[in-house]
Amino acid sequence: MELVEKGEMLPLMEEFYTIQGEGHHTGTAAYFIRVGGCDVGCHWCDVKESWNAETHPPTEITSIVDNAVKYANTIVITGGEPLTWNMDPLTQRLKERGLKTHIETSGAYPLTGVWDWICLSPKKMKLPKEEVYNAADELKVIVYNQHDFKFAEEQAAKVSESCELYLQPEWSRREKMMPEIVDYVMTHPKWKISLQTHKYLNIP
Ligand SMILES: C[S@@+](CC[C@H](N)C(=O)[O-])C[C@H]1O[C@@H](n2cnc3c(N)ncnc32)[C@H](O)[C@@H]1O
Ligand SMILES: Nc1nc2[nH]cc(C(=O)O)c2c(=O)[nH]1
Ligand code: SF4
Ligand SMILES: [Mg+2]
Repeated sequence: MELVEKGEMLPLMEEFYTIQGEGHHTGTAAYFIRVGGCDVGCHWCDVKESWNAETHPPTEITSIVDNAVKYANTIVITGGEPLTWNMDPLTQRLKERGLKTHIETSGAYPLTGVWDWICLSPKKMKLPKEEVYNAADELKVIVYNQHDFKFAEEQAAKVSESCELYLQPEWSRREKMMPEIVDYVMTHPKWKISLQTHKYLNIP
């Protein structure tokens, strides 16, 4: 549909008001907009229901923005992979209403949108675009096994000097990998630990 191509409508999976559970802004109240559609294919993805955009109704961004303003100053756009779509119209509208725009992205598609904060979580199967590395405010690498430490260092070499670096355990592997992550951060202190705190709190 043409309006979806322009980013005037987006396949909306869900919207919810919660606490940012991960990364730099952990603990901050935020309104989450989860946009459907992702073809990156992480086998451990915790929102596989988001992947098929066709199962999520094309929704007018004006109605998304009208909902968002009621809840919080900080809006987190996630998915699915939000950069599948043109994020310019949605983020411009959110900025016009005085809201902070944050994105959770794999960086696998061209960077669109006006962002106050970019969380880049790179994936081996579809590496980030150069412009997303350059613009990232935080790099959040998911650690599933030992190989991911090497991947994390390769990715850290591609982001800016000021980009914050986080290692986040893959949820199902957290018991196995946490001791290794703790050890890694103590020996490589440019990294910090990010946990999916919302899952411990049983909130969305
Ligand atoms: C579901 S993704 C959506 C945004 C975007 N597609 C991405 O991957 O960054 C949101 C965040 O959750 C992380 N994530 C997804 N599944 C996870 C899991 N099983 N354990 C830990 N983090 C996970 C992703 O790496 C990403 O940082
Ligand atoms: N509370 C909470 N924090 C989050 N941070 C990133 C999330 C995401 O799925 O993108 C997420 C999420 O799904 N819930
Ligand atoms: S890129 Fe994000 S939404 Fe897509 S499969 Fe991976 S974790 Fe899931
Ligand atoms: Mg999540």
